[in-house]
Amino acid sequence: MEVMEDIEELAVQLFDAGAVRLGDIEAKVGRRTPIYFDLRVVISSPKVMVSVAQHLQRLSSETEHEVLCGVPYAALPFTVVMSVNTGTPMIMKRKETKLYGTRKILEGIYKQNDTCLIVEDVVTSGGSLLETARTLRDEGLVVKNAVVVLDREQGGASILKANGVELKSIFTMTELVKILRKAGRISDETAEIVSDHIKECQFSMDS
Ligand SMILES: O=C(O)c1cc(=O)[nH]c(=O)n1[C@@H]1O[C@H](COP(=O)(O)O)[C@@H](O)[C@H]1O
Repeated sequence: MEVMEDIEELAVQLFDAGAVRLGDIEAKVGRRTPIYFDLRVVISSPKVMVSVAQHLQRLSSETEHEVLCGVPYAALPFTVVMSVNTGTPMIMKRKETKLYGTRKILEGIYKQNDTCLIVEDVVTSGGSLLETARTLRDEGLVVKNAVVVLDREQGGASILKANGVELKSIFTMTELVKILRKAGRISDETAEIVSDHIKECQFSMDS
């Protein structure tokens, strides 16, 4: 396995791989953002994929867990690499329950009360991650921790904490923007626009 890139190198690699989109971009459920972190493109850059997975593994090694579950779909490739690298079994949540055959919502083998670590690409409100946590808990798994590539710092981490999920991230949006600015990948103006957006667009338990 290759040596783990440091955080700054990883941020620049992700930018250069096309994972950071700037402009007036439509995000989940119609909300708009001046910066969109698209980790789906990373499957086209295997070296970057390995680095992201290694950083997620570093965070995951701080938690006790028997299985991994990636939030569908963007986090699944990272979860597979982490599972193979660490020898930790993985389970997969379906977006919809199968209407034939096993009718399962979770694929893979697990036991009741197994502790499951959730892997996610980006947390904004925490909604997608929480939906996965609820399904896993409904199926008898214990969920206490999650690892994510980017915490956009829009309230998701607090909402997750209030729901019993501790979030660990490779980057916060503040850190990512600072690194990209220092590396000359984004302008001071863009950094300011992003910072204002994050402050203005916050989610809470009632939103
Ligand atoms: O829609 C987003 O907020 C979003 C922003 C971003 O920079 N990158 C990104 O991938 N997203 C999407 O938003 C999801 C997380 O939003 P929450 O469910 O609100 O936490 C991710 O799983 C993505 O589908």
